[in-house]
Amino acid sequence: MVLRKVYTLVFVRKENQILLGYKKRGFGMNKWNGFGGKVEPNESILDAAIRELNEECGLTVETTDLKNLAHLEFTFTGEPVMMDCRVFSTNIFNGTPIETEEMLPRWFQIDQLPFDNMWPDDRIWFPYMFKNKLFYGKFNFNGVDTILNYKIRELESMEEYYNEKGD
Ligand SMILES: Nc1[nH]c(=O)nc2c1ncn2[C@H]1C[C@H](O)[C@@H](COP(=O)(O)OP(=O)(O)OP(=O)(O)O)O1
Repeated sequence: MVLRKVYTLVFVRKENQILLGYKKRGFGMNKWNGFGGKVEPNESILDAAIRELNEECGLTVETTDLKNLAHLEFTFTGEPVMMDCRVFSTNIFNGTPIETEEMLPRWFQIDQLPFDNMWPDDRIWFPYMFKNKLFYGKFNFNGVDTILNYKIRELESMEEYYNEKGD
């Protein structure tokens, strides 16, 4: 039996830039990524997305401004847990990104991303995000640096996808 844990991942966009945070501790340490984390019991996924963004870089966003653009599943050899990751983006936000205990935020030009210091799957699915596609991706890892296999497919609608999935 695989245990599923739900995570959020939020990307803030500004013109041709994207905000990433350098993870200073914990899972994904020393990698640049969007902002997010575990959905707490009794918390909605959208509430978790805005809470994690605020905790990790100080920005405030409204749930209605978050666009759900992808559903990603990550599994790791020998680990009975599947990370079920809901990806969102927005270009409407309040505040200025600040460094926190967990993340060091920085704006990047979208054609100058630090892929060598990011999760290896990001190279594969970021292009879908930048083309404004909706998509599903599944990545099987060995450790945190090697993708054993993956699949990715475009979706017509996230709502339809979750309805069919029964979520
Ligand atoms: N392969 C991968 N590619 C990617 O782009 N993002 C990934 C990823 N695997 C995990 N993530 C994201 C999902 C989530 O936003 C974050 C992991 O969340 P964390 O472990 O930081 O959760 P929490 O902040 O709840 O943790 P703690 O409070 O430290 O327990 O990394």
